[in-house]
Amino acid sequence: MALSSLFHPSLSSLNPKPNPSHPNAVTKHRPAPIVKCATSSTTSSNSPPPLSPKVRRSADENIRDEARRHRVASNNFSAKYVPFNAGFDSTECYSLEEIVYRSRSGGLLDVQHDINALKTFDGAYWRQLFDSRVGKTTWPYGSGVWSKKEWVLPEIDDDDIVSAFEGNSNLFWAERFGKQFLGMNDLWVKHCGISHTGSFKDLGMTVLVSQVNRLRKLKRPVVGVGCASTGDTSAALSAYCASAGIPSIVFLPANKISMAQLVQPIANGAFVLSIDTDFDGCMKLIREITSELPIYLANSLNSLRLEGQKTAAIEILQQFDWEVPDWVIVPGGNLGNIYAFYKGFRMCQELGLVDRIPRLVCAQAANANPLYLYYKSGWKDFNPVKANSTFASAIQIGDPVSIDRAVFALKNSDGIVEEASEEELMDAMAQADSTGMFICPHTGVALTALIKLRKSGVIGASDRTVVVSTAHGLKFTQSKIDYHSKAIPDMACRFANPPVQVKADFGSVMDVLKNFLLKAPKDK
Ligand SMILES: N[C@@H](CCOP(=O)(O)O)C(=O)O
Repeated sequence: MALSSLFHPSLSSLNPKPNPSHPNAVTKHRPAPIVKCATSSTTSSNSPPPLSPKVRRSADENIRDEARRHRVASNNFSAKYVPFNAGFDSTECYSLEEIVYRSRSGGLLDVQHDINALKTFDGAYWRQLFDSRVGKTTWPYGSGVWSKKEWVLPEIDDDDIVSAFEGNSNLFWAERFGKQFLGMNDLWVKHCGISHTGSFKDLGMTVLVSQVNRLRKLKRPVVGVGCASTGDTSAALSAYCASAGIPSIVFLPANKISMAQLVQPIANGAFVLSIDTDFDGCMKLIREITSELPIYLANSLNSLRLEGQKTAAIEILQQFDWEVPDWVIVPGGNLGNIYAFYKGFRMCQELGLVDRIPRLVCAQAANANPLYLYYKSGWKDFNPVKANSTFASAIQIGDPVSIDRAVFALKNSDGIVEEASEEELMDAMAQADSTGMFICPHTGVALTALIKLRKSGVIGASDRTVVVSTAHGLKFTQSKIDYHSKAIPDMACRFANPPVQVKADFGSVMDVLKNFLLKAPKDK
């Protein structure tokens, strides 16, 4: 059957690009005794599906059933683990159905897609396919991650997917912040925190937990899923596991995450360990534990996560009608996300959806800045640091797991690393909030990087710039309260806006209001 006949009529006009030399080629894994890199043995539903049902489904059918009914034959898209930076044809490779986090030499792994199979279709085809799925309730494409399923986890059965229709997050035009503080008119904030559990971690966790769901159905020895966390990863893990009925175990550094973040896994029924150490200590422990017990590791050391996270980059391009921004600024802690953005952009370039990629900036808190120090040394000397306490608590990490991935992403995108002091990040957060946002301190770190790069002229006034906001500001209300109460030692809190205490009588209220109105900015 011609591939084009498998597609929805609206897409069949876009003919697949013939690629005779690599007709959906899958390289076979050779060396024993590791594992076979075989593609999934299932009858997966990875062909682009019918986009939306024409008739309302019957009352006894849910959206999973409906997707099953519309299932069509499979394409040969596939992906596998290879050592980081080794390429799809690497002789060391592992099926995604294996439980493996590290290469034979102990290095990082990467999920590599069969790009030649994906190249069977041209950029216009992929753009139209992805655009056609936005904002629907069709299972699983209502998710901003699974709407790009062929590029994420092509072989998983739709039935195994655990999704909260994450992604499709707001790309906010930061008009007033851009104009008032930076003289910019093309500044955007990608609000990844406007998501199911309030952070970008949902994007990766839907992929990881879906794969675990599949492994458990295949009777693989996975009794639960565990992570170390500074708050957002644990929230996402526990929510997705709860939704699939899978036990989750989270290792949290005691007293180092916000209340809102702590209550998330508790409410979702995770087994929560509050450990008297920092994130790096928790990470070390979870790595040791997951090598002893049948607990699947959910940290981004596990490269599956990044497959979901990379879709935020694709989404940005999509939201700009496939025009490429000049700069994308990402806060960095464990450093998986900067690579995920790079990977998403690079795939779009490689598969012909766009012709270039943006320059990437990774922004770190000065109190937890190992990447920044490495960058400043001219990439000569990487040393983990002891991460000090920072309001940007989710990136309080001194020994980032994905350091090699981050360096690769930055070197290949003409990238830059910047840092933000506590005062700078808190001021930037308050300034952004005063223009109608409600951002997290990590986004304050990214905005500080932008402010510095604008001041030095590296980022131009008319450069289209996207700042990635990683979590919802409502998770970090205590830091905002401290700032606006001017209760932070050694910080001027220049943009604090504390409430005015006033007596409950008309005259007193009138007095403070008159005073306020005299000082209020007049209409332009
Ligand atoms: N900031 C993270 C720290 C864990 O990093 P990950 O890359 O493994 O998710 C968190 O929110 O826990």
